Amino acid sequence: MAHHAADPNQDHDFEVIDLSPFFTTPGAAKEKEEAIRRIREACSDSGMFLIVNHGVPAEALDETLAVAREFFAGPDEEKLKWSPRPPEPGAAATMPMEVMERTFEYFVKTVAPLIETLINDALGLPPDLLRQYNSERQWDVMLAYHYFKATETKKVGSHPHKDPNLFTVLLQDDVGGLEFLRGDGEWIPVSPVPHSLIVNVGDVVQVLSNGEFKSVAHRVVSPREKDRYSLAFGYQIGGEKWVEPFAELTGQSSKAMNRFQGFHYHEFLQLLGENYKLHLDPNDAFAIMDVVNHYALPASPVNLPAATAPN
Ligand SMILES: O=C(O)CCC(=O)C(=O)O
Ligand SMILES: [Fe+2]
Repeated sequence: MAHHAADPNQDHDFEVIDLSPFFTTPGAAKEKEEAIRRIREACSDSGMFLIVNHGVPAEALDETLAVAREFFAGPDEEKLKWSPRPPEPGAAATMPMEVMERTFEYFVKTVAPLIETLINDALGLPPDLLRQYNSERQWDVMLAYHYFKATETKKVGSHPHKDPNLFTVLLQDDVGGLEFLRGDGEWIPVSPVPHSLIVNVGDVVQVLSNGEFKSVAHRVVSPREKDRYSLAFGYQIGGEKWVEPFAELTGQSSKAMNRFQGFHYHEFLQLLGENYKLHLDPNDAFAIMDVVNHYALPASPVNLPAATAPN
């Protein structure tokens, strides 16, 4: 098979995981085990990895980006209808087109449940624990982005941030520009890998795993040559959900090993929102925010200013 011809990791500073073994029935036990081992390594180091042969057909990904380009080239009134904010570099819009709905279906029904299972297994949790924990999901988010090309004097992109959810699945086009913070503190550009998807581990997984898996810091630095288009699918948990390290990972009886105190997910999102408002230009939705550290227990540093709204 073509995708087994070369080590997909050879030319990259990040893991590219071939998920085809998980779509073949049955067997491929060795390949599956190896993929899970590499996911564990990537999640423990930076919280980021790429996937290929992930179940979303290449044509669907191409079509999605084509529709996004077309949408953003259209009239502002049309964009405003779907935009939570006025069109601007990096502004988000959702698109109700059929293509987007089909892509969303692939993410919700195929990709995300598989990633959820793989993260579960990479953490060594009992089979299906994460899926059961996350059985009350109410909504997921899919955003399409258009980043104008940077100019000599104006940088374009998004500030470093971490995603608050379980994980995000990203589709970036062949322009590139995404960067992630590797475990050694280096910003690593994610060079485009055709028809791959990028998995960013979010804050919820970091807390559930008691810090074993990292919520990855990432940013977008748009190149000068071309506009960039991307699609982000955020896999959520229910707002009422209580988030704290899984007892299966910290010892059943005591919370002494917990590196994070528990919180309700909606509370966490609210804190995130308040901190955006407090520390940021309201037009700028991204900033260096490490809200999850607010919940870190004293053994780890707490470096987030308290989110008390000014009068
Ligand atoms: O455009 C991208 O590739 C990144 C978007 C992102 O980080 C996000 O939506 O959280
Ligand atoms: Fe993000």
